[in-house]
Amino acid sequence: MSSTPAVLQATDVWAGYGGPPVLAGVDLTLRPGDAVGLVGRSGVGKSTLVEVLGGGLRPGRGHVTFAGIPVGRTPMRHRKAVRARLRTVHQNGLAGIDPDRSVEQTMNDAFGEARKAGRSTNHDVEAALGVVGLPVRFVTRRVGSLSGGERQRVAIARALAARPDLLLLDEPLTAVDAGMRDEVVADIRALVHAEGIGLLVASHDLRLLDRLTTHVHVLADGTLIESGPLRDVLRDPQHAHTRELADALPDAVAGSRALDA
Ligand SMILES: Nc1ncnc2c1ncn2[C@@H]1O[C@H](COP(=O)(O)OP(=O)(O)OP(=O)(O)O)[C@@H](O)[C@H]1O
Repeated sequence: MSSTPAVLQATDVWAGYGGPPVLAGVDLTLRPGDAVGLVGRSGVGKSTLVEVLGGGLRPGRGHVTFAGIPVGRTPMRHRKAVRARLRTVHQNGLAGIDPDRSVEQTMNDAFGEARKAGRSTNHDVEAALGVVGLPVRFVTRRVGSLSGGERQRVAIARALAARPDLLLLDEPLTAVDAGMRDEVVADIRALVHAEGIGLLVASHDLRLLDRLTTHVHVLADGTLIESGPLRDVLRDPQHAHTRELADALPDAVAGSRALDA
């Protein structure tokens, strides 16, 4: 077990929406530069966990701290600084982005916010868009006029602009076509490695997780039931829920061929 202090720590987190709890005692530790995946069946609570970790949903029980500061109960004066250091990109890519602002304005806003929060950024809109495979001609487009995949990529570029300590990605590239995805993933991966940005990626896309993360956690029945490098977890699943995920990708178990394709 590493002795590096945790950047994000979730302790006995319970959360839901008024009915039976979706999360029922999740413990999770992320250390600086970790690249971790979150997998599990549809509806198991991956997005809920991402929301709780990012401070968007308050747990009913337990707590989450980011750099020792309670997430979601951050005093107002620290909120901007935490927001710059801990970024979430939601599934639809639109949350928190004004559809009437242009891509350039959106990126400038992100750089401005990051600067105010004391982050050092290169304030290079073209380079920031390049990381997610968007050509510079997109700068004049209104965010609301973009396709789903383009919007997702702007949302990621905007989050990365702040050079956060930790980026939470919830199904980040679902709307991006498969041909483009590998290139975008490679560029994101190079940037997060170079800048030491930690990642937590919730996704059904095992190929994406294989490329972006070193470990995965499997979420089932409200808790993290097993963890390890993705290929090991798929090759030798310890729980029925994990076996189900592995069975959906039989080649991955037999030598990870599907992941290499
Ligand atoms: N705003 C909400 N109000 C009520 N129930 C919700 C809400 N959001 C999610 N849920 C329910 O909570 C459970 C977990 O949903 P969540 O979106 O976290 O799962 P998920 O693992 O991310 O699913 P998927 O893989 O399909 O995106 C589901 O049963 C869902 O219907």
